[in-house]
This record gives sequence, C-alpha cells and structure tokens, in this order.
Amino acid sequence: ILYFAWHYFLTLYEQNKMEIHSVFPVANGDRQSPIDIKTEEAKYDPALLPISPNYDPTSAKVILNNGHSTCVEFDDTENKSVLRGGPLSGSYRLRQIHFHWGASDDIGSEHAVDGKKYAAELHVVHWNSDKYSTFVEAARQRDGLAVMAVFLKIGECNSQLKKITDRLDAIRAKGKQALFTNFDPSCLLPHSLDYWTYLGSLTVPPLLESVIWIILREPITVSSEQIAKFRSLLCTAEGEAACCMLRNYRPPQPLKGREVRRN
Ligand SMILES: NS(=O)(=O)c1ccc(NCc2ccco2)cc1
Ligand SMILES: [Zn+2]
Repeated sequence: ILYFAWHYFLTLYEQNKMEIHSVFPVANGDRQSPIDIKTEEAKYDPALLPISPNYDPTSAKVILNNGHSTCVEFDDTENKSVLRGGPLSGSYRLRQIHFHWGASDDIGSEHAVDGKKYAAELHVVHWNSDKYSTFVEAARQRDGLAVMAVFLKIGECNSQLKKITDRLDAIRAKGKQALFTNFDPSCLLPHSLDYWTYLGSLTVPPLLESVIWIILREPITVSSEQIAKFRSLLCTAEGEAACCMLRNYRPPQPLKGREVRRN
C-alpha cells in the first residue's frame, strides 16, 4: 500500500509541476529565482560598486494584502526614491517592498545560503526608470528590475519592522489596504550593505526573467512573534472562508550555469 501511495503522490507532484510549466513555461527557464547561494563558488568582483539606496519617506503610500504577501507600495511617478550602484547601470526606481515567510521559523526565506534558509525574506523592488517608462514594461526586459533581498533571522523584536507588523490587523483580508506614509525602507536594512548578485527572475507568477538580484549578506533580526503576525494574514477576501497565509516562499531553482558574484 505504501508503495502505491508513494507512486500516486509522485504522479500528482509531476502533474502539478507540468501544469505550472505549461501555464508559465518560463518557470522552467534558464534564469529562475530564488537560488541556493553556494558561498564558496561566489566570485569576488572588484568592479562591483557599493550599493546606494536613496529613499524619500514621503514616497510611501499604502500597505496592502494582495492575497500572497503584505506589500508597501511607493509613488513611482518620479525619481524620488532610487537605488544606484552595486551591479546596476543607472537608477532603479523604488516600486514596493514585500515579505516571504514559512509556516515555522526554521523555513521561510526564498534564497538559501549554503542550504540554510532564514525565517523570512524582505524584497525591495525597483525598476529601471532610465530605460523604461513603467514597472510593467520594465518587468518584460532582461535588465528591467532590481530586487534587493534582506534575510530575517529570529531574535530580538525589530522596532522598525514594528511599523509594518502593527498595521497588519487593518489589512487581514485579501484586497484590504491602508494609508502608510512617512516610511523609508532603509530602516529595515542591516548595518553592512555587502551583497551577492546574480541574474534571475520574479519568484511569483509571471516569473519573468527580468531581475538583477542583490542579496545582502548580513541578516536583520526580528522576533518570532513578529513573523507570527505575517502568518495571521488571510489569503482569502472578506466574506470567503478564512484561510491563513502560512507560507509564501518559492523553493530554490536550478542555477543552470549562472555565476553568483560578491563585492
Ligand atoms: N518576489 S519578487 O520580488 O520576485 C516579485 C516582485 C514583484 C512582482 N510583481 C508581480 C508582477 C506583476 C506584473 C509584473 O510583475 C512579483 C514578484
Ligand atoms: Zn518577493
């Protein structure tokens, strides 16, 4: 019975993978994210500049629950908040920040470091406003997006993250949003801005292969209670049978020969 049950499970798993790849063929592409970063194989590149985030707190507009994460959206109608330097050419305009987490504190990040997963991961999403006119247009280009990733590890409560976790009660259901301004996401960055960088994709459908990833090597510390608040968000709208957003991370994808560099 166990043999047949295992065989049945494998069949379902393969069918599900086929469905995703048939709906989003790029899911099987050559530059998918996230990845497991093998630190020994990362190549030091002296040409890599320090990254230079310059965010205006008045760019922050709303915090929302989009059904698969909590997201703070910024006004990206002008170059008020941008990321420059690092592996980037020119200015990348701040669009939104969001988080990924798991059902328990031992998993939750999307990227891994030598197989180690953190409790959660912050993504700071930018688009190439030097070359393209909108985020959606940039998201279709190989150099269109730049996402800075910050690992969250469990420890002391993070007073800066509290500005976000204290607002989650107001946006529990999918589709809910609330005003959220006077917020500079630099307050969530670690002391060191040292990073790894590689060419990848969005980790959520449409999985577009348009992201220059900048992964900060130093994690920030948050409390277990703060991460637990993310899990109390609902992936269902008001009036629907409530379903908690327990996990929203994509597992690591094949590297397919890509190089990971470090500064
Ligand atoms: N997790 S992430 O940082 O790779 C990420 C970032 C942004 C979107 N946005 C989804 C989207 C809509 C149109 C084009 O793109 C999806 C995933
Ligand atoms: Zn993300």
